[in-house]
This record gives sequence, structure tokens and C-alpha cells, in this order.
Amino acid sequence: MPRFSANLSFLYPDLPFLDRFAAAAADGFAAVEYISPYEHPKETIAALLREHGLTQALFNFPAGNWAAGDRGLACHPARIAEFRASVTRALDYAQALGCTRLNCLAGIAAPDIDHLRLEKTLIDNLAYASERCTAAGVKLLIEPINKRDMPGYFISTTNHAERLFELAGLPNLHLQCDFYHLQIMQGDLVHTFARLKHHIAHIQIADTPGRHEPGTGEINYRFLLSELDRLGYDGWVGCEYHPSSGKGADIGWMAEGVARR
Ligand SMILES: O=C(O)C(=O)[C@@H](O)CO
Ligand SMILES: [Mg+2]
Repeated sequence: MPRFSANLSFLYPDLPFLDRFAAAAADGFAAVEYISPYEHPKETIAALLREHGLTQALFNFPAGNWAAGDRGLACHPARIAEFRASVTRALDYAQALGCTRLNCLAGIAAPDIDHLRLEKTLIDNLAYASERCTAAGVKLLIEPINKRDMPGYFISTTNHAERLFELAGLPNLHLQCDFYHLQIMQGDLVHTFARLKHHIAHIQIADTPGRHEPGTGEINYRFLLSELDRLGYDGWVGCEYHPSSGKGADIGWMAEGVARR
């Protein structure tokens, strides 16, 4: 069975962020991930990981000003210095938290800037980040995100991610495969996973519609998760869903045989 990581930006919405570590450990999770650790001192988070015996599976580069609409900096030609500083900040946290995977948020495409210029900026920034991550022993990832939830996000399909892998030619650039986004944009989940497996360094799951736990929507997670085993995926699977009860982590689907921790 896959190894599951609790995404603390989504699970335990009834608890303050720092209390979610203990809750994840109590539910049997061995690893955690989240969108952003930067609102808290790295020492505080490191101590929680140690106290609860949790592995830090992954987090993102700083997104910029989330409240103002930023969803990453990497495709913005006018924000290269800010992006580079964000790589330093992410690696500083990664080192303190023992985290070996970082997701680079591509950002929202500015409608008034030529697509190829945005793409060139993204590739140059990925090259910079990849070199820094390699030196730190960290895998660099990119994630396609569906256009309905995040209109304008620069990478929305695995086809575009593959084009970026080809153009960038970076050994340390990997795919974060989020089956929720993949189902909305493309479908054909098992075939796509098998075809891109050599690129995949992290998986995330939620059902659709609703982005709730497995078993609440149209994705056959019982089959999909068993296929991950059959195809030899041994990385983390991030539970990045909104619990349908509105609290806790709604992990009943694991005990019901959709999957086990
Ligand atoms: O929204 C997702 O899917 C994620 O993985 C986030 O971390 C990106 O913002
Ligand atoms: Mg995701």
C-alpha cells in the first residue's frame, strides 16, 4: 500500500495549524506536507516534527502575496530577484525541516505578457532553482494545477510539464502528480501515471467533484492506489483533500479498504 502524507493545509481544518502535527501523528500518518511553512519559525516546526516522529515530505516555494492573488513567482519576468530570494528562503526551511522535496509554484500568467517570454522566464528560474536544490540534496518539482480552481496558473497539464522537462533538460526537475487536477484536466489516470512515472517524485490525492477524501466522487481510488503499488511507486502520497465532515482528516476510507496507511 502507498505511504500517505497528511497535507496540513487541507486536513484538520478545525485545528490551529501548529496543532495539526499532533493530530496527524495520532491518526497514524508518518509524514506531513503543506502549502507554506513560512508563517511560523522553522525551529517551531522542526520541534513539532521531532516531537511527533513525523517526516517532512514536501512544501512549496514561497507563493508571493497569496492574498493579492499571487500563486508563485517563477514565470514573472519582473520578479526574478524576488524568485531567487524565495529559493534561498525555501532551502533554509528545507534544511531545518529535513525536507528533500520542494514544489516550485509557477505563478499566474500575466495576460499582457507573451506566453513564450513567461515560459522562458520559468525555465531560466527552474534552472537556477535546480542547481541550488541539487547542491542542497533537494528534489525540485513542478505541479500542473487545474484551470477551474486556479484560472491562469501557468502549468495546467502534464503535456505542458513534459514540454518544460524537454526544454529545460534538467536532471533535477520532477513532476508532482496530483490526481485531482489530472482528473479534471485530462483523465486517463493510470495510463498517464505509468507513462510519466520516471518523472514523478510526489503524488497528491483528492476526489472530484468537491476535492474531498477518496470514495466521495468519480475517481476509483481503490483501483488507482493498487495500480501505484503494482507499478512500483514507493514515494509519498499526499492526502490533499478537504475532509467532507469539515473537521479532522476523514480517514475512514483507509479502513474501509479503499487503501491502508
Ligand atoms: O493546490 C495544489 O494542488 C497544491 O498542491 C498546492 O500546494 C499548490 O498551491
Ligand atoms: Mg496538489
